[in-house]
Amino acid sequence: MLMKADPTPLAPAADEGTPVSVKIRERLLAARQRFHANDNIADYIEPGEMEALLDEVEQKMQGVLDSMVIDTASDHNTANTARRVAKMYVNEVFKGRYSRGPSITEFPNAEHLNELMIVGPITVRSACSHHFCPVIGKLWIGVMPNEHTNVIGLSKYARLADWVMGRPQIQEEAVVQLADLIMEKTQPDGLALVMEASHYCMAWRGVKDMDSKMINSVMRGVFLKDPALRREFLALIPKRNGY
Ligand SMILES: Nc1nc2c(ncn2[C@@H]2O[C@H](COP(=O)(O)OP(=O)(O)OP(=O)(O)O)[C@@H](O)[C@H]2O)c(=O)[nH]1
Repeated sequence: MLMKADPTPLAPAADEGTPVSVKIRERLLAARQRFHANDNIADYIEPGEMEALLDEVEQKMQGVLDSMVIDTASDHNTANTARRVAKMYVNEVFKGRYSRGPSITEFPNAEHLNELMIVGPITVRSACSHHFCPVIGKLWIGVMPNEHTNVIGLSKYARLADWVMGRPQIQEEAVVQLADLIMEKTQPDGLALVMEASHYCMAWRGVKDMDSKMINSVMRGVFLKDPALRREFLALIPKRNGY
């Protein structure tokens, strides 16, 4: 009786064993795309790779704990810390690096509105690129709509802010990135942003100053050209409170 031969085993894929972070990095380099801490790299991640990335970060984080001489094998509190920290970075606090931006519903500006609109305070949560310590603060956004362009739903400003702040940032660059994004999405006649935040790298560690905050602003379009409009926006922002 003729026996059917075993099928030839498939040759291992050329990139088998290559860490997923290396594959993503190679794509970014081939596309000459920047991948600084506050850049979004979602376009270079293929379906299914986020799970592998999470596993890789967990493994490396376990190495950090080992090097810190923490006995994660018998310490019940740190047994799963490597996994928890990996999930926190990749799926939560730095999700804005790995996920695509929020979808933005646009509504026709039927009444051709072109009056100042302010939204805030929006709570922003980020982490500094230098120490990965939390940056927690408030953000106010002033928009001078263009009577001919569409308007976006109010909640979308907070969603866009969450996406940009969900990356290791420095505050000056974070507000500029957010301003560029809102300008691109809504094309208003003017845009004003003010952000005030506590930097825990200054409070929890380092200089250990609990009270100082960083405040910065970005003005675009008519807010740059019209000092009266700029004053109106700043006067309408409610007095900032501690948080
Ligand atoms: N400009 C700016 N600086 C920031 C921001 N977040 C944190 N920093 C600062 O970045 C600096 C990093 O400084 P380094 O001197 O390299 O780090 P370090 O030796 O740990 O500094 P110390 O915090 O002074 O202990 C610190 O002065 C932080 O306060 C930010 O959003 N913008």
